[in-house]
Amino acid sequence: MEAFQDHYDDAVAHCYGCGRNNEHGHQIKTCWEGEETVTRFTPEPYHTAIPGFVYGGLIASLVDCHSTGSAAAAMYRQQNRELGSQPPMRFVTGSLHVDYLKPTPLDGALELRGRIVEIKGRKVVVETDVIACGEVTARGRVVAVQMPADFGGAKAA
Ligand SMILES: CCCCCCCCCCCCCC(=O)SCCNC(=O)CCNC(=O)[C@H](O)C(C)(C)COP(=O)(O)OP(=O)(O)OC[C@H]1O[C@@H](n2cnc3c(N)ncnc32)[C@H](O)[C@@H]1OP(=O)(O)O
Repeated sequence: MEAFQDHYDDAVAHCYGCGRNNEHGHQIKTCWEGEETVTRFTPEPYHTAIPGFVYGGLIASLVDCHSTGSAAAAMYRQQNRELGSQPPMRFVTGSLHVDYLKPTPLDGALELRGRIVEIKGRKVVVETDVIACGEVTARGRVVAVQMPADFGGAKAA
């Protein structure tokens, strides 16, 4: 199944978390499953915090890019538009909050399941559960904002 990130233009496909053109990055892939957005990612042994447990910064990074991708997909869906149709809608992180509820075992794939809790103007709020070995170990809340054309002083491609 095609992921949201497969539709990112080459010009914005270098993100460390989600860019398919970043050979050093996580290259996450996110899809709809009904009303939820789902990313599955298997941490490597070097993604260790304390032996046996996943580094929290990795979890935050996964929540971040899972959520910005989910925000874009939600806005396309709300406007009844095909993913990747023009003009593109791209989202950046305005705010990233993660609650680490319990240690996340470094033992196979993590599943991130996101819910769109608000779409207002250029803003989409996404809440995400991080599930490891069948248990929710972290919960994220991201405010994603549609990227302005002059983002960072540069023209958005
Ligand atoms: C499917 C295909 C998709 C393609 C996607 C490709 C993407 C690839 C990229 C992947 C990237 C991967 C991820 C990365 O790593 S993205 C990199 C990390 N993020 C950044 O560098 C973003 C830097 N910040 C900015 O550029 C601006 O501050 C932004 C653009 C975020 C907002 O400044 P702007 O002047 O434009 O916005 P506004 O003031 O009109 O506010 C608009 C609404 O947003 C709300 N708000 C704003 N900030 C916050 C906040 N901190 N907390 C809570 N809410 C906040 C605000 O209250 C308002 O809502 P409301 O009050 O009306 O309700």
